[in-house]
Amino acid sequence: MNEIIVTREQREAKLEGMGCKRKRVEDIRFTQGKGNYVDDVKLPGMLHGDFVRSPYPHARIKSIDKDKALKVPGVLAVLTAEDLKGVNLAWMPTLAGDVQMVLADGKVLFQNQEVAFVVATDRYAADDGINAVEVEYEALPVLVDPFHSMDADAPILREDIKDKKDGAHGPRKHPNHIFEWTVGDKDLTDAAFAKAEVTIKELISYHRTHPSPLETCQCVCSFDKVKGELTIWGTFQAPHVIRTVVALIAKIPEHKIHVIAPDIGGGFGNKVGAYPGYICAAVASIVTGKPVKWVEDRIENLTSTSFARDYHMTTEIAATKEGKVTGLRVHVLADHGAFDACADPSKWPAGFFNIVTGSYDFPTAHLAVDGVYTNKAPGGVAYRCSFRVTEAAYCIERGMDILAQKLGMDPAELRLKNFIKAEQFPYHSALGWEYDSGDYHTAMRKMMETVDYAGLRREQAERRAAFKRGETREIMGLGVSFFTEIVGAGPSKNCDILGIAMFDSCEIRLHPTGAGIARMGTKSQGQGHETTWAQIIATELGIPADDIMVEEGNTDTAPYGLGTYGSRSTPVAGAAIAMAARKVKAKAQMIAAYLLEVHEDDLEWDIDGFRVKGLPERFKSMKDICWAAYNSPPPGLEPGLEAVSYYDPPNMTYPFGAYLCVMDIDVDTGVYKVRRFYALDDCGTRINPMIIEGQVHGGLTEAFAIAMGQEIRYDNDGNVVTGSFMDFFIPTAVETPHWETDFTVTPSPHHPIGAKGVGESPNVGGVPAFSNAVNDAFSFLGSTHIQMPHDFWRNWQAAKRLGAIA
Ligand code: PCD
Ligand SMILES: [Cu+]
Repeated sequence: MNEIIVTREQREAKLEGMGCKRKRVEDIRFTQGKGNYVDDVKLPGMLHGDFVRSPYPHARIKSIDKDKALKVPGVLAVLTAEDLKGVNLAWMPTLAGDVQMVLADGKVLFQNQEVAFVVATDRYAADDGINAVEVEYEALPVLVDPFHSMDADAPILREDIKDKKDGAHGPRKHPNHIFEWTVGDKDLTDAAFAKAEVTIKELISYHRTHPSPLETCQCVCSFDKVKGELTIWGTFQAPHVIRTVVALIAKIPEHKIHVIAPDIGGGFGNKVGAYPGYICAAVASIVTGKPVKWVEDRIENLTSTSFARDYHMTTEIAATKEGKVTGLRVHVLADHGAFDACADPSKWPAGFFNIVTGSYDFPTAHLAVDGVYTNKAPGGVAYRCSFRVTEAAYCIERGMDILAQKLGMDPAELRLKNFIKAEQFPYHSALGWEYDSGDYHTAMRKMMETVDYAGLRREQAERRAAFKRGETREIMGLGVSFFTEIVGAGPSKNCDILGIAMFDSCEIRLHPTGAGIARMGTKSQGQGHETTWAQIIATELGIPADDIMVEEGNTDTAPYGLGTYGSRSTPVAGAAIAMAARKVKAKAQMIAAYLLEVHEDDLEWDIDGFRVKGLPERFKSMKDICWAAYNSPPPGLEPGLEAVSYYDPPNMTYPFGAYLCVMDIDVDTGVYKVRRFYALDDCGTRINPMIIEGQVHGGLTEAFAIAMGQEIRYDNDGNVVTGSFMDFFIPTAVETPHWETDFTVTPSPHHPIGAKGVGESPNVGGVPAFSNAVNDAFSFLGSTHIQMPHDFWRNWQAAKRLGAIA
């Protein structure tokens, strides 16, 4: 028995369990420069590989001459598609059911596409080798504008599949067409529009952007010829999936592949897919018998690995004069670039874009998405937006504002009028989702009260009058955004990647002294899993979070899991942790009953151990129980205390939030100032409020970047004009506004601890808040929709177009 008397509060505080602002344990190594990233992997005899890339966006390759390159000191090999054909690796499958060239096979389809892989003793020699490879190109007509991709005279990009009538998602209408995906009831929706009192229609585009994590994509591959084993250290958000993909395409038995994702410097979706660099480094290691490292530079990262968005959404809403929405019709033209390498669950060619009815009770809706090829980099990753949810949220949140403007109604009022009501959950949306829970009115009203929404509108009216009187050159905008996220992919009934159900896993093993380890199928890229996962276990098992080590990213030791993206870790793996902990706890209860010589049912859980009901002094702590599990297990019971859970979620979780942005724009310069930004998030049960706040700050900063300037832009000839940080907007502390955060708590009814994801929410809700603020500012000058990104130049142009500048 413990001699020191401690209060229940002290015992609970010692655990640092759920709800505690526990400091991030990983930061001890990160802040001291002791992180271990892929580039820190340095093996004896390690070689370096780098790519020859195409300056042309569309060209035939007439010849590749490697002779001069092979004479460069230090250069050991130059791989081309012809070499890869020998091992059947010139092309690789994509996550979206398409195939992608690993190295240019006969032609190139986007600028900076990988053409040859030079392997050398160091990075400098590799670079010299790249310059010495002679490639003869014959330029072909370039297709940049997706709206012309299906023209009769459009250049055919994918000659490999030009005669294929069917793609991975059904029939194709044109050689440059990838798929058409439709959801909802077309007839009912058309009928709603036919009898609508008010309708709006607008082309709302969400431009192409890029996750651009601090650390680029990279790997080290080391093939052991004697054992026939391949070890890959890489920046992988989903290490197990990478191992399975390598096993399938390289025909190496899966148990002889070791995938290790060490510390990762940000992922944001960029590190979900498989890239040519991984394949080439692996082949180069097999060929040379030496470890081979491949590290992207910034320009390569921005121009060739997965972009995000590039959705052109023709949006129509039908409503009554009073502002009740009666129908939603959306057509999306999705620009997928040269290959369909979208990272979405297999059955979802446009991700979860069918969440586009948002937070509103639409009686009927219809959605059609056409995916097309263009001469741009492939990809289409989430970038903090869980599978096209940010595109959907932007579409509906802009649409609702445009409708409010047409009706002469306040945008917040219009939303309140159409929200799904708290008593309607679980709610079946017109496009097929079952929203698990929500309380939108409460969140919206809390936002409106906190910021004094009515007061802000009054101020805006006064400022507009002053502008018209010529007393000020500043216009004021209020950007309202109310988003519903859908995270936690996902239930095996509808979510898989390459046929593998999207469950996730946790294995907990407690040691004799009462400490333990948790191994996970997820992989943190900065989210703080080592901190938060231990907090769940602390609360569930009464063991201090500090006594639990969380391990992720090594496929040899971790249970199979689908990885970290789409804010799925908390909804899926977070549930697996609780379930594994509960299995451990059930066994602990049997041991405690034996030690206390009572029946299991006579015990009750009390913070950090079991107590005999009615006899509070008869108590066994988890520490006592751990020791007994190895020292004196009950007769007939196996020693040890561990469990594993593979959790297949019954549904997604639906976080939501109410955001408001207050912005002032100087019409003469286009310069904007974000005066205030308020973000209320509801992610159900909160594990670590400090980490949540950090996640929200990060996501809002990215949303700010995207809405206000960040873009991957191509010129008419297919050249990337924003391929470096000289032109690609990354906000620093100077530009970034101050973030005010707030919350409500609506637990998920099906999640064992009630938690929903949060990492992506601020980006999903943030972008429409900024864009609506800009659009709201200009609306009184007669504008309905101004395209993102809203940089100074575009704001100035808008002001000029609207006659605000003489
Ligand atoms: N309720 C709750 C929720 C949550 N949480 C926390 O928070 C975090 C997050 O979570 P989530 O939401 O679940 O998510 P995850 O899965 O984990 O992650 C993912 C995400 O995450 C975010 N965030 C971040 N951060 C950092 N630092 N880094 C990074 O990279 C990143 N990324 C991004 C992204 S993009 Mo995608 O991939 O696009 O799809 S997706 C994503 C973690 O830690 C957790 O635990 C808490 O606490 N509570
Ligand atoms: Cu997305």
